[in-house]
Amino acid sequence: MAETSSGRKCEHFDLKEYQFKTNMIPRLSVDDPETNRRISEGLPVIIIDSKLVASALHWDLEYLNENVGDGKFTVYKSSNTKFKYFDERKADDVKDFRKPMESLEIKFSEFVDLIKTVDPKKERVYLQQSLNDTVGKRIVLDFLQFNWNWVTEQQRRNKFGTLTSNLLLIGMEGNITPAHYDEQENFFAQVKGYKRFLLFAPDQFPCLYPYPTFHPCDRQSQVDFDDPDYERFPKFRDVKCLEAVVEPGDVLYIPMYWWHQVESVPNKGYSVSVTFWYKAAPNDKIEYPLKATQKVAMMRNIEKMIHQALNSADEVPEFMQNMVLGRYT
Ligand SMILES: CC1(C)c2ccccc2-c2ccc(C[C@@H](CC(=O)O)C(=O)C(=O)O)cc21
Ligand SMILES: [Zn+2]
Repeated sequence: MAETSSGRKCEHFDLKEYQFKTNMIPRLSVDDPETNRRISEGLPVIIIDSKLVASALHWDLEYLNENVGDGKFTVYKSSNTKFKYFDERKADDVKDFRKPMESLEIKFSEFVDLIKTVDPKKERVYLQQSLNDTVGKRIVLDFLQFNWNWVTEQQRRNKFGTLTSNLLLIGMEGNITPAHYDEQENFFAQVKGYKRFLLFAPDQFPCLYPYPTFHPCDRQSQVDFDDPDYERFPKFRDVKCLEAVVEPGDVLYIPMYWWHQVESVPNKGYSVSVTFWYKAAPNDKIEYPLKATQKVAMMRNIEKMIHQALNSADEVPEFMQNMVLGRYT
């Protein structure tokens, strides 16, 4: 195992090459002032020694199966590596929309059987479940021993809103969550396995061509990273990307509105992660020029307003084009 300059054992991951170049996301100590500076500026950073989920590093399938209780868990099934999020409630607005994946509500033991028996070339599974009070008491104890002091101090000093959820994620190696952005601040804690993140700043919005806000895949990029359609999405060529591989114990800060694509690194086994999602900081005074995040929020609101006012999805494209053609383009 080679050593890198930072003394980190340089694992040889088999990572896909993409057409765009990437820079590395810094891996910093929780005590490094640069860490808090980046978080306060809404810049991604990997915190390597936060101990945020140190009490969960033993969470493997066996332990979880033993202790997680017999509640039902949401498990997504996909016939390929991609687990593309979609909002079913918006599906009737878009004709011939095909669900990119199915979801099951099953017991953890059934999930363990699935993850061990499915043929990854034919079918893949991804458990995504918010940690709630149905879990067994040993999981509750582990959860209570998360480093709440650190993460709550971050919430306070960065004026994040309330903690909305802790999602437990268990995915097969090779599973990919395609590029999307979320409207919440996220401390992403890696418990087991390795995940490769591709991150894109909110100002890369023009290069990532999100679906319309009223589309079930709202917030997701329309670009297929494995086979980009440069005719439809020419600016994707110029996209600027930050990347990193998180290992057990790492915490990646994913600032709100930052695009991310996530892959459980192939050949490194299944991955277990826990997310800490916080509502956005309440908007204090508006400062000019507006930040990229504020412009994305504005575009979303205007798009939703136009869709609502026209009361039709089909009329939105023409309306938008009439607004700008020959005048702003
Ligand atoms: C793909 C999946 C299982 C899913 C299906 C249907 C609805 C929601 C979601 C959802 C939400 C979050 C994640 C975790 C992470 C991506 C990753 O780690 O793979 C991520 O994007 C984040 O932490 O913000 C993963 C999923
Ligand atoms: Zn996300």
